[in-house]
Amino acid sequence: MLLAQLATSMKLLVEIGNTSLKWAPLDAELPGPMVAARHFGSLPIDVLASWEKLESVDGVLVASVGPASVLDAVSSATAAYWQCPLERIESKGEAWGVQIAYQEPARLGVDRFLALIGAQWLAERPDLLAKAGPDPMRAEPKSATAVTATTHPDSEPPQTPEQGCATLVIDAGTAITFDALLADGRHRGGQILPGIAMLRASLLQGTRMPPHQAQDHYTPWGTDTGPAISAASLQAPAALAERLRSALQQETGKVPRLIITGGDADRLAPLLRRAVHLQPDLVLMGLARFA
Ligand SMILES: Nc1ncnc2c1ncn2[C@@H]1O[C@H](COP(=O)(O)OP(=O)(O)OP(=O)(O)O)[C@@H](O)[C@H]1O
Ligand SMILES: CC(C)(CO)[C@@H](O)C(=O)NCCC(=O)O
Ligand SMILES: [K+]
Repeated sequence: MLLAQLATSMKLLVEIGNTSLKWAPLDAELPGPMVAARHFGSLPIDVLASWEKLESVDGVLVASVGPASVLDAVSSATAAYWQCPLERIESKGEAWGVQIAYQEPARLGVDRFLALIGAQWLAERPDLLAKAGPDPMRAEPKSATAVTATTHPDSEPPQTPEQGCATLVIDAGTAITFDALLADGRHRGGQILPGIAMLRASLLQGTRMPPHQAQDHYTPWGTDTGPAISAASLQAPAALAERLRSALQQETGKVPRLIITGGDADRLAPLLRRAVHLQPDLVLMGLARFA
């Protein structure tokens, strides 16, 4: 009886952002299939419905930069369904070979902290990179955990990141964060930009622009309001990514690896001029290390 319970019990990994909740069961050492859902400030009904069916959860690990109301709801569901401990992970100065650059590491968003830990894990364990997708240059850009080649018209010839290179970690969510991780695990620092939706919304809020349609527009020259805004909201973060990648290459003398995650990762990836590794569950990978 006890053995059967042990064999089927599992841990859940949960990330709460400003827009979405993402979760996965822990599968051995890695996150299993990830589910992402918009939370609108509470626990999404689909998530509740799937959790209700899970019987033997023996621990829940949560990382949150989102509303307290969502964390409270996760906590209530944990108590109601499984009566097991909920552990909240927070940023700290050093963990799993990563040293955080912030003077006050607790001020770094825990999603950035965990993405760095996930990226360091991928750097140390190329076999995990291999598991995430087949050939980096052939995988489909939209697939769940694939590695994608760039489709940018001015693509530079693919340059495989060298052994011992640095990594630029991008999380394209409600906000877009860029973090540099040196080969020895030192976090160099990073930047925070409004996300694609927020870039568009801020223009509507701050101006008297006429109503317009903003569909993703990948060419440089917009010939109406919608395309002009849409193009800028995609190309601004892509341009910053290129700029930071160049800076990191200049500093380290090696071609860095680029890893991208977050709800908008596959909208940005096609705009990047060099190959980028798409890892939708990067933050949950970092969280899995604490399980
Ligand atoms: N179905 C969707 N619902 C909501 N946002 C979506 C959806 N598909 C793509 N997006 C985009 O994903 C972005 C949110 O990304 P994500 O879900 O990763 O955010 P988050 O992790 O909650 O954010 P953060 O961690 O920055 O607070 C939005 O800016 C939006 O442009
Ligand atoms: C920037 C976001 C919103 C991205 O999710 C999050 O990481 C956060 O709230 N960070 C705190 C500020 C910081 O990282 O410096
Ligand atoms: K995030």
